[in-house]
Amino acid sequence: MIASITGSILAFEPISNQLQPFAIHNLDEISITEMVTALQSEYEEIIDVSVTNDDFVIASVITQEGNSETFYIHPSSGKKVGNLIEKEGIYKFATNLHRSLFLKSTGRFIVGFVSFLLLLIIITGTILIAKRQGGFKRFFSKVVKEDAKQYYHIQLGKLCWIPLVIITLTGVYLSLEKFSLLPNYKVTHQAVEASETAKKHIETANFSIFQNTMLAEIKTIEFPFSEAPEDYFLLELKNKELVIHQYTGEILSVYEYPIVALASYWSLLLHTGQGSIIWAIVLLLTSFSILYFMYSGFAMTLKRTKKQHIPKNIYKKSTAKFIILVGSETGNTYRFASMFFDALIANGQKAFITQLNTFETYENAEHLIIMTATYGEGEAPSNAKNFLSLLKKTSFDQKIKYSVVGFGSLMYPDYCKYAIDIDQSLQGHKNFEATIPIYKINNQSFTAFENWANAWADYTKIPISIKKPTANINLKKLREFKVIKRSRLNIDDTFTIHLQPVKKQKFQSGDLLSIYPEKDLIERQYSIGKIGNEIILSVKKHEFGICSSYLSQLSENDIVKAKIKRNPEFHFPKYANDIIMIANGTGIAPFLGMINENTDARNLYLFWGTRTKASTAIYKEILDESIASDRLTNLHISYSQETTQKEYVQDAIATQQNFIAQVLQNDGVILICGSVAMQNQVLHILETIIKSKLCMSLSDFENNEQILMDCY
Ligand SMILES: Cc1cc2nc3c(=O)[nH]c(=O)nc-3n(C[C@H](O)[C@H](O)[C@H](O)COP(=O)(O)O)c2cc1C
Repeated sequence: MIASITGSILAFEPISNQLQPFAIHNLDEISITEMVTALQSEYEEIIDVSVTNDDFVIASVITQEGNSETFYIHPSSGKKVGNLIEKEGIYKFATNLHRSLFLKSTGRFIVGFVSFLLLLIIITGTILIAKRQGGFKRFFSKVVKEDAKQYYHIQLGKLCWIPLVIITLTGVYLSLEKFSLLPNYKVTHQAVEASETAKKHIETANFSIFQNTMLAEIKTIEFPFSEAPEDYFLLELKNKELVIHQYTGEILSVYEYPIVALASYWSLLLHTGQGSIIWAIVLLLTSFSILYFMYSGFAMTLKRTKKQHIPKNIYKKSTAKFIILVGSETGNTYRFASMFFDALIANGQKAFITQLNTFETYENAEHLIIMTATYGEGEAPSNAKNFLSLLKKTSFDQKIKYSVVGFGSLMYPDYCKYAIDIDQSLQGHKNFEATIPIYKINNQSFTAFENWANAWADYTKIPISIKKPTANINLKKLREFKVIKRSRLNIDDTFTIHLQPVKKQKFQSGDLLSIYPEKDLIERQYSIGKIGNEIILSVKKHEFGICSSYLSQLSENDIVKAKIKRNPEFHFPKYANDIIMIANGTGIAPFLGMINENTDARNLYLFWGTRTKASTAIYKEILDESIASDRLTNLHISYSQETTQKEYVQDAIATQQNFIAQVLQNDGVILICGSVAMQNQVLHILETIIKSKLCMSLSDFENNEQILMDCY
């Protein structure tokens, strides 16, 4: 943290230096000859000239008045442009802290070592991202956003990858150099005969080496100490050092710097940003990003360790009747497995819980309950990888009943694949017999888990009751929203509700409203449409839905406590000229608001799928007004339950191949909101269109943010 904070401060130094009037920005156009000529006309004698990494030219001269002075000059005129500036106090302080923590060699060692550790973290982080994305080839493909901190940790990691590697590598290199751990080298020049060459005396300004070398290439040039021919010009370039005869301009000796010296030079430039404002800004942003990595990394680890808490076993594995085996990468599945374990114990059952990788013989087991997540591309979590091979090796004397619960996410193509693999292996095993069919749970849905537990309890006749997790929310942080109006229930049990924040709040269509009904305080999110200063939500009332029932009973002026979550990945595109919105069911809500944002007459098309013509009633007024005001260019509604024209929204998209391809090609944007099932079907069709018409892949447009989604 110290290194990145001080690093951020130090990044300002080259930026401010480059902005100083002494910095010469066209060093690559001024030759040594031009400079030497100018200096010779201005001063009595020149001792040396050096060009700093920040493009300052410093000359040590004897003035016409006979004074010895050192100052910044302009190399074209030779004139003094300023006195040498001293490094500012803040930079001196930050440099010391950054390099050695004010602990001299010990501090230098710590900083160097930490830089090395950061390099290791970058390497392992890269491997983890590749593993997560399903291989190095997919390193830059779109990241599925499950958790904001994790998402930005990865995105920022990809963005800052190159500067991070450079900062750490050069940091390590500079430390090694300070501890003299790099190969040594000594600049040596061969002794040269100078006597006969002294005869062909030419003007310094006419030396071809001086005419052909620009100041951007040099570090220093030392002028001959006396007029004796054995005193030379010593020219230090970035890659070599030259000894030059002071009368003939002949190069008498060349010393090419070894790789170690060049690497030191470049390490310093790359690590400090000297000489380049752009690189210094990149370093500044990267230093900030390291602070974010620390914060998000810590937060994720903390969250994970909290979740990975596994209950203590009371019974031995050999005596337990119920064996719960868990496969989890980030701990969520443990949470569910623990709830189930607690419920069994509370019911007086002998249960034993462990990881899938420790699978073995269980002498008294009658029931096996397997709960596992899926990772990578349909692979096992790391604590479950060995299960299938262990299953083949392990032998049992008894028959065991089993149930498999898969935890996964519909956002991945291989939904709950590892649970399916396990289920298939158990099906073919003579010692195992299924209780209830494999159960798949999307996005850690508690309701789905409760349904499975109830089904399992019904089958086994063990009346367990799962304790709901207590909500982890700070009720004080919730804001008040007043109900402005609520529609009646539509034919398909959907309704709209208009809310207004009691206190001023910033929000936009596409953001999410998190509601926590008092009954269970579990978060439910609804996509927001913004009309004026009102929030419009579209809700489907489920028979036993706690939140949807609660919302459906609200009346005008009632107060709802909720929290707005910004969702910038699903806002109305700022620049696109053609925008296609695709929704089914209540997914129309954010689009009702976005239509209002189309004030500059861009082409806006809405494809919406609903059940029947009667389902449109509650939206009719808003949709009619949108068309009348020209904010919505075209509306296509697909009815899935009308006998005359049965069509799903994805069918409508499939008939518009040329149109879709054209919109994408013209940098248009497609927004999708509604059920995950619809999303998958639409994406499948879009992929076909993109492949056949544009010879590109879906992910190109996803990465380009031309396809935006918010499905549930
Ligand atoms: C990198 C990564 C890859 C995933 N791959 C899949 C997958 O292929 N199929 C799937 O159904 N779920 C996939 N998921 C979702 C997880 O299985 C799901 O979030 C699960 O509930 C996590 O449980 P855990 O916290 O116990 O590991 C993936 C999640 C991540 C972070």
